[in-house]
Amino acid sequence: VSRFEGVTMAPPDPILGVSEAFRVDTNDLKLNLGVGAYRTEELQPYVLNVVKKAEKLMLERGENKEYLPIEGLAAFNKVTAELLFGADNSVIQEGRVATIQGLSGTGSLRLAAAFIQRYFPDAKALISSPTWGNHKNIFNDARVPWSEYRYYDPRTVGLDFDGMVADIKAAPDGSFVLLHGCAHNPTGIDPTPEQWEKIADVIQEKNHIPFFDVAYQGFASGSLDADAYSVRLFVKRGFELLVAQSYSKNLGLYAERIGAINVVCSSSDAGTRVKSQLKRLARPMYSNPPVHGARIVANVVGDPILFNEWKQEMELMAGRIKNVRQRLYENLSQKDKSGKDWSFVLKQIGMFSYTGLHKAQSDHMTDKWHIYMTKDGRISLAGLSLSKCEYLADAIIDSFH
Ligand SMILES: Cc1ncc(COP(=O)(O)O)c(CN[C@](O)(C(=O)O)[C@@H](O)C(=O)O)c1O
Repeated sequence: VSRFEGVTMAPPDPILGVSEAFRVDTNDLKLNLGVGAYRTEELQPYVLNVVKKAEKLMLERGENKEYLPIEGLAAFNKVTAELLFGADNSVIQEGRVATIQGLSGTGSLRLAAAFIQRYFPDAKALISSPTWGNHKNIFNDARVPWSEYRYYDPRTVGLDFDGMVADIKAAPDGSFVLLHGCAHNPTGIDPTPEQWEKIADVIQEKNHIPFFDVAYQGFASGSLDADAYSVRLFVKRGFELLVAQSYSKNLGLYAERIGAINVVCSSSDAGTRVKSQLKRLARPMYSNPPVHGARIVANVVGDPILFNEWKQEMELMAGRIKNVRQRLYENLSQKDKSGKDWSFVLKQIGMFSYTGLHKAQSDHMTDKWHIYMTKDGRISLAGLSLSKCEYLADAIIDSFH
């Protein structure tokens, strides 16, 4: 008898499954506003110029393919922590950050979750409602129990700040609070600096541990430093914390799977021990990470000319998305006669717009207009061009009838 006969069919992934459905659609009006992947105005994937230049340098150098150490490429680990915290930050100077190169943001989150499960088996993770869909999968598979804190307020299409603070306060002491460093996915709504201070207060009061997910540094506002504000605020306040990083969006290295997990500890000695245990978890998981993406990041950040060009390209990408936001807002507010306030489209930041559309509406957008988006009403503006904004606005308005 077949041993695998009993294996049932898994449902498509709520986000990546949308791209699969888009691919098989033959209608040339189709628009993929699902996965958070940047496209140019011509709706083509974009390989940054600095990436091409770095790869040319690497090819000329003729580097080998030897295994990396379990913790990854040392040059990458150095620059990734400096980018995140600032090279002059005391946690860097005092050697209090344990950095491990991860398999992009997802792999870094998963390694951190495995560490939490092993060393804090009674702790819970607190995740925002809504949050990036894969956060729940990662904690479930790492066997870390989680609960949600209120985040999105459909009435104001803004942050339910009081609900967020109340839920973080109500959670058991010592919980791991998963926070989006910038460009909250899927809402695009970030706390203000004052609100971050109060969030830090309640986390400190409860002895919770901040766990930042930073998948869009430099990509949300165009500035690496501005997008690291929340992380650097918490570091300045003296927290021990975890930060997962990704270079999928800001350097366009999606398929290279390059990211990192950083653990800020109270002493460099603790950092050394934490790093050793993260390595021990990584070895049986994937043994050691891929070298190519790590070398690209190290080469781009390590060369002042390439680094500056990268910053310009990030501003360009963030700028294009801001232009698309503005155009979509204009089309919606001009065309929609219902008097609905669409200004939330302008207030949200990052690559997503959380439209508040219901599942039936997003299904309608797909069935009638061949527009692909996630069922929670999120649209990736990175997949939208200025010339397609009117079409999208027509489809959104039509979905209310
Ligand atoms: C908040 C957040 N954290 C981590 C990741 C992981 O990204 P990676 O593993 O490539 O570093 C994403 C990407 N999320 C998506 O952009 C998205 O929400 O569409 C998409 O890449 C995905 O994997 O779902 C994210 O939005």
